[in-house]
Amino acid sequence: MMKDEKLKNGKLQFITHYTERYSYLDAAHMALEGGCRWVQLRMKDTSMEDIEPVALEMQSLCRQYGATFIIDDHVELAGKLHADGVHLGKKDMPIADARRILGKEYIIGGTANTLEDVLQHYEAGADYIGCGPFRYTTTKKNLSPILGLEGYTAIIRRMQEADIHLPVVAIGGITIADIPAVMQAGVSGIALSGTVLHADNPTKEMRRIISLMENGE
Ligand SMILES: Cc1ncc(COP(=O)(O)OP(=O)(O)O)c(N)n1
Ligand SMILES: Cc1ncsc1CCOP(=O)(O)O
Ligand SMILES: [Mg+2]
Repeated sequence: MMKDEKLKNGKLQFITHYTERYSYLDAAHMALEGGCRWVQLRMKDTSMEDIEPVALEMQSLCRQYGATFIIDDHVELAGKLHADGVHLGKKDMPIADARRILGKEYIIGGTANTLEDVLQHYEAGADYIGCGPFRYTTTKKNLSPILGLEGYTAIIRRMQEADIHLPVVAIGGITIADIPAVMQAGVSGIALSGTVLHADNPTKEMRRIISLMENGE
């Protein structure tokens, strides 16, 4: 798959998170089985040696489903495994450095909480923005200020005024009930973790979410 095609999978992104119920691989498998075609392996507080075998298996799983596979934080590992890309936040390697290391074929996403973050990532060569948090969530520590619908509306409007075209994916505490309004605010996609992992049946929940995003029901 070429980079443009891989990016098209990004309208609904599943972000892994540690749970006692499911392994990282099982969780990714359920999301893929439910129809998601973008998985980000996010394993916090884990050494590279422990992330690598999980990443290898998850990459192979994603390939079987034709899904895009992104690694959170670890540029070196993404390059070593030839993952589809990497997601980087404020405390991670600067996007321009990652671009120099990985080259133009890799997808690089950057975290934004403000328009200034978006502009910085745009200039540094990011392919998409993970923008949040939408609301409070326990999935991430040290959250940036909550954006709510108004935050997205304002950022998207100011991006349009500045003629900046970059996919913006909303993240943070989003549930299925929020999706219509968040999409209505003008974002290009949604990233989810907890709402899928905490559902009684994550595969079915993912199917429900995809159906809502594709058919509005
Ligand atoms: C799609 C997406 N958006 C934002 C983030 C957060 O990245 P970061 O700010 O580096 O925080 P951690 O995820 O590393 O805790 C993300 N991972 N994905
Ligand atoms: C990684 C990340 N970055 C901002 S909020 C968040 C967590 C998203 O997970 P959830 O959908 O469970 O709130
Ligand atoms: Mg990070």
